[in-house]
Amino acid sequence: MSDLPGIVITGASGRMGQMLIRTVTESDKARLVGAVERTGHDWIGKDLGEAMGGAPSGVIVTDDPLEAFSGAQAVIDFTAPAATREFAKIAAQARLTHVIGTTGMDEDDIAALKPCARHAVIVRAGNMSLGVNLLTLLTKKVAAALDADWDIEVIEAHHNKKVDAPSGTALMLGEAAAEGRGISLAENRESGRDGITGARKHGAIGFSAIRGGDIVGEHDVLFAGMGERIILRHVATDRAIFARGALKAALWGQDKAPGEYDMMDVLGL
Ligand SMILES: NC(=O)C1=CN([C@@H]2O[C@H](COP(=O)(O)OP(=O)(O)OC[C@H]3O[C@@H](n4cnc5c(N)ncnc54)[C@H](O)[C@@H]3O)[C@@H](O)[C@H]2O)C=CC1
Ligand SMILES: O=C(O)C1=N[C@H](C(=O)O)C[C@H](O)C1
Repeated sequence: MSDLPGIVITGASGRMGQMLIRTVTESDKARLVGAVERTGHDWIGKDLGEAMGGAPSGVIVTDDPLEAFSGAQAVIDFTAPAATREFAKIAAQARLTHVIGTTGMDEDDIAALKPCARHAVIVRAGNMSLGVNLLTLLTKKVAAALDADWDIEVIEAHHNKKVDAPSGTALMLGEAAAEGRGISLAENRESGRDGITGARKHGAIGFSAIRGGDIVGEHDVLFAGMGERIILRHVATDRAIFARGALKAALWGQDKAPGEYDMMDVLGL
């Protein structure tokens, strides 16, 4: 029996779920021990490898997270806010590392993680890639160097199946810009402009979302001044960047004390 950390993937059939399964299966640092899907999904009860169109894997897809999490060391969860809240309670009971990639979580959803983090290591980030986490640092630095006469706009583009806007990454970048400028994002956020909106509020941080085709994820932070513009950009072309980051977070969490962490902690940035 291997002593590599055992990992469960929730939302196994999803775009990220399948990428995570391939990443964990190919890793020599972890083993895949469980796969969870929602009740009623046609993968439930099937062998995961066969459900993905390949050879049998020995892992049966379940809709019972309690069963799947027992005996695992970490769960990697890229699903939906309501599901992630439920998984957080079960991961806390099982004392697992819970890596949360799910975006679109509101204040209540995030507050609900707090009691769970007394028992589990929770690593949550709107983007698990190295590139975006570095871009976050750069955004904070540039925002700190410029005054409020420079308008800040975060522009993001994603595939046509994405259900939340602005993206989790756009919000991370907006928070970094607000921190750099020393203001609150909640009080200065401007998004969804349509119609006679009036002039842009001085000092606002704006968000725009494009949805189309199979775009993996693109983010620009625009600093628009008088007579010049600075654009910081990240372009994701492969979901493997998020899966690699999530696996790194799951392994990093193995010897950490319970609490809430993010990818900056994992990457040491
Ligand atoms: N933090 C990051 O680096 C990244 C975050 N994401 C986020 O991850 C989430 C998922 O994205 P995709 O894979 O593109 O979506 P998707 O729709 O392809 O997959 C979500 C999966 O979760 C499953 N699911 C929903 N409720 C469930 C439940 N109660 N129990 C078990 N499974 C359940 C669905 O059946 C589906 O298979 C989104 O919130 C997205 O924004 C996506 C990419 C990177
Ligand atoms: O839904 C997606 O696809 C993505 N979601 C994350 C987000 O909301 O920022 C990360 C990435 O951009 C892909």
